[in-house]
Amino acid sequence: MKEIFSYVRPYKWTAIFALCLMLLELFVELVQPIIMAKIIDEGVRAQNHEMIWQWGAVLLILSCLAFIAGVVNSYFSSHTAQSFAFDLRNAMFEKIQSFTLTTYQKFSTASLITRLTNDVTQVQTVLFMSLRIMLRAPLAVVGSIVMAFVVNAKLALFLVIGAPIIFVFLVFMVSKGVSYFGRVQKRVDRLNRVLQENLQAIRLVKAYLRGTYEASRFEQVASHLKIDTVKALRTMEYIMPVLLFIMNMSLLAVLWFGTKQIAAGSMPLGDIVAIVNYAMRMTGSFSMFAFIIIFYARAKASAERMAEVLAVENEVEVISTSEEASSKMKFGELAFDNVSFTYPGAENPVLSNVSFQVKSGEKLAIMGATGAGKSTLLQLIPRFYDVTSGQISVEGKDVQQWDLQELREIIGYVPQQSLLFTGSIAENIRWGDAEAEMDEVLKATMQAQIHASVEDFPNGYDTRVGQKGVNLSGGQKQRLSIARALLRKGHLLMLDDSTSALDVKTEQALWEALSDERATMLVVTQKIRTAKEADRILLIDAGEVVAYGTHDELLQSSLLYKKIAISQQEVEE
Ligand SMILES: Nc1ncnc2c1ncn2[C@@H]1O[C@H](COP(=O)(O)OP(=O)(O)OP(=O)(O)O)[C@@H](O)[C@H]1O
Repeated sequence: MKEIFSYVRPYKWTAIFALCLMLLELFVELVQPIIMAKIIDEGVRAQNHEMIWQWGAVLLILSCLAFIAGVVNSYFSSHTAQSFAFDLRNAMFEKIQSFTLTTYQKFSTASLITRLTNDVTQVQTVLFMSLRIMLRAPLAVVGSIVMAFVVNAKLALFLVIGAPIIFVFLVFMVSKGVSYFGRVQKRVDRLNRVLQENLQAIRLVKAYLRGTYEASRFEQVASHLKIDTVKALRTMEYIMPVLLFIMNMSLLAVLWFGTKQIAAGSMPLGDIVAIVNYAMRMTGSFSMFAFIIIFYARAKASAERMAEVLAVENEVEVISTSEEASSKMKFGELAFDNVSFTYPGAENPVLSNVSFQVKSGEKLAIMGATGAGKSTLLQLIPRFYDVTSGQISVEGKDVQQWDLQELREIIGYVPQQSLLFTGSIAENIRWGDAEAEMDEVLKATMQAQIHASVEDFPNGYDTRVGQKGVNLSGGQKQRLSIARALLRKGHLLMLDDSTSALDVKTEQALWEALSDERATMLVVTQKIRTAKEADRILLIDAGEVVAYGTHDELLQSSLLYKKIAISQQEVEE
């Protein structure tokens, strides 16, 4: 909670100002009963009309002051709470951008979304309440007790007896609430996950007629959320009755003792009115406090979840040794030397002792059955993951010695799943190079064989891409992703099965257009037709290199390659 609240620091003056206004409100609230007692004893009972008018006017002015202070306090409290939430969200978002893929796997996407939305809101609400009413509640309790002593010490004693019991009880309830609400937030995570999965796969849900099943899955997680929330709130609901019971007992004692004293003529009526007034205020403040405690318990659980995100130390070290000039710097050259890799937490290696070299400007095709480790191999190059053993060198330098940003800048990567972002087509392509001129964009789209399709769209390059590119075909998305990577003008171009949705003619035209690319190319493919065009082919099976060479060499040396070639009717049996 402490480190999360450190985000309030930049707004400490507005927060302090809001607190001062709150104190002014509280002061007015506390002197009111004394003035009332005075009016009753010296004005009403003594039939002194002038006195009633005078003190009545004082009461009115004080009430107006308290009203204005309340309005201004609200303004500053909400400004502080909103700015705090804004900064906190940005800090978390920035942190998440620096996560390694391993860290992403530890948090689920849905959980990160909940932490950035719902969790921030919980803490923001409590901050607002703190500045507006939360601190006021305990101060009002203490203030009421002090003022009660000022008015009549004997009667005030009855009010004091209950206070410590209530305090201990409240502390106990908060600690209980934090653990309950921690569980509730986890349930919100799960609800978000189910919702997210469902919305992402809505076409599949419809095609497989899984709507009813999905609805029951959602109902299940929603009911878990309901049950746990109810449990948490029910526990908190014990607070009010216990509190009211203790306070009402005190009040009864005040009335019993007070009326006896008044009857005996040893106490003015105004005193008992004021003390009852303070007792009511204490009860009100305590119940307000109890109400806020529910929010506080929830916010504390949320704050802990946010602190987890902010505390992540990323595992990929960014070692920059730019002074150590790489002597054998060769444009786009790549070498794997005995590389093995096991996913964090997994038992078996996905890649074992992989070695190969690709010279500057060469094209390497990577083939292998699904799950063989092709995508993983590509992802090790920009250090999405670090090798378990062995070494990967880019342009003669170990990737772990590269400055991470510089390394990624020279790589154009087209992932297996084409992802586009909401925005125009041109904006999406400019992800490759934000500064690129329009003629460079056009060159990339022409090479990627997507220019003509874009021209056919109603707004050409300004056409908006829907969320995740829903208004584009699979092949169009793939080609836009390729154009994006080409615009990067990297030294290394990695295409992960990125032409699977293209027809034969378009694919051929694409490879032709790419044939004079200066960059070294790594092309993951299932098609012998594509692999044949490459300078060399790397065939992997269950994470191991089983063949490496040209198409003709592999036909001679690898039975597996030959079998694939025959199955694709690329060679005669
Ligand atoms: N993030 C991950 N965590 C743990 N294991 C993973 C992860 N990603 C992939 N794997 C495992 O690594 C193996 C290789 O996966 P990879 O995606 O590299 O294969 P691939 O050859 O590209 O397959 P495909 O052609 O189907 O895309 C698979 O067995 C897969 O289950």
